[in-house]
Amino acid sequence: METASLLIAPSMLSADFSHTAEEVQSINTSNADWVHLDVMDGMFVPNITFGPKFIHDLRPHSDLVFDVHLMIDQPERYISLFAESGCDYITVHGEASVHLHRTLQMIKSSGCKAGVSLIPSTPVSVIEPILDMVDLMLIMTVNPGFGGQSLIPAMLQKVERLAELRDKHGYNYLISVDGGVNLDTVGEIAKKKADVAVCGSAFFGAPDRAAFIQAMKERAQV
Ligand SMILES: O=C(CO)[C@H](O)[C@H](O)COP(=O)(O)O
Ligand SMILES: [Co+2]
Repeated sequence: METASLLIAPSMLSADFSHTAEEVQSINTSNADWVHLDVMDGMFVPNITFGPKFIHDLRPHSDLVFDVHLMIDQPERYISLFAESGCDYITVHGEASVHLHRTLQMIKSSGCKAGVSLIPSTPVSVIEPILDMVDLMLIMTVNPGFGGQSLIPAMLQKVERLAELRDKHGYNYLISVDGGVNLDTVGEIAKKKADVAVCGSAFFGAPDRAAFIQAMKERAQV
């Protein structure tokens, strides 16, 4: 499955947390496509952000897809809480959930779409046996935990591989790229047949966020 154009998902990680409603409103009005929400537990990654109440409280402020990226150990403990908070996609790390197949079943049973993310050192091959049940593959192009890092170019080979596997087997997942996405890297990401590009620091640091999204979409035309 392929989408017509690259979807852009600004990450609230780089927003000003003292004005979260206004920040998500700036995503709504920028012509961006999804809202990416990075949940960090201080264990799986060396940083702490927010939990399901934050997402629940933001939910009324946007009609966009809520793309929730759980960077937490044993995410199966919290699937129902996040599903109730208003997530559309719940993405867990393959490295954080021992019984990943069961965790994806839990996400789907909760009514959400099920995503899997891989850190840079994890190969695509570990997820191949269960790709048929994945709705979103989130490829980390930085080591997770912080915004504002540089994209690791070798990670785009994983995007290519996932696109090949999707074509070969008729899988239905979207492919998302997360980390170091900006005006300089978005063209290469689109060429590798990604469907979604997560963008934190470049979006929130742009002087004109709507103009930034327009420029990203133009550069993604390949
Ligand atoms: O998952 C993440 C970090 O772990 C973020 O989604 C990602 O880093 C976005 O930030 P930036 O676009 O600034 O790289
Ligand atoms: Co993320």
